[in-house]
Amino acid sequence: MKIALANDHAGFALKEEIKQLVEEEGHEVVDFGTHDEESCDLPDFIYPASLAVAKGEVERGIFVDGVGYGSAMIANKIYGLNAAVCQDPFCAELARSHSNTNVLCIGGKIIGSAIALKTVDVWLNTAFHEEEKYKRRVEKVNRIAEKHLKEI
Ligand SMILES: O=P(O)(O)OC[C@H]1O[C@@H](O)[C@H](O)[C@@H]1O
Repeated sequence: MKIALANDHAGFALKEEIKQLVEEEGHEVVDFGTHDEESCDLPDFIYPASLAVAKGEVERGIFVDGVGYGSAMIANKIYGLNAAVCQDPFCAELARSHSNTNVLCIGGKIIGSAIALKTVDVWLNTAFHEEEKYKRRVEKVNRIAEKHLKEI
């Protein structure tokens, strides 16, 4: 897959580790930055990466900030994106198998890199369970987004 990575200063160190894992698993990374730990504003990096997911330029996104929710706030404002904050592999498994998320958000200050990398690995390698109830629920979420769609 082609995967967008994006982060702020607080997520930079973990993003670098995630980038290595994602590439080792054979995926192509598009890194939207930021590229160091100098203080910056999260939306300046997460929004362009989110647009790349929305436009289909990449298949999925993995966004890293200090705690994760900031990235999810941005991504979930954009039509076509369903982002989950996952800080453990169990959550990552359900975020794919039940919710078919196309964006994973992680907090670099919250979990250690071993759990973070396992979380990413599970999220990348878990398929959506095409069960009627899960499809119905995801479709209901997408219909809410459609109802409030102004532009892509
Ligand atoms: O390093 P500062 O700017 O204080 O805090 C930034 C982080 O704190 C939270 O808002 C976000 O997770 C963001 O990544």
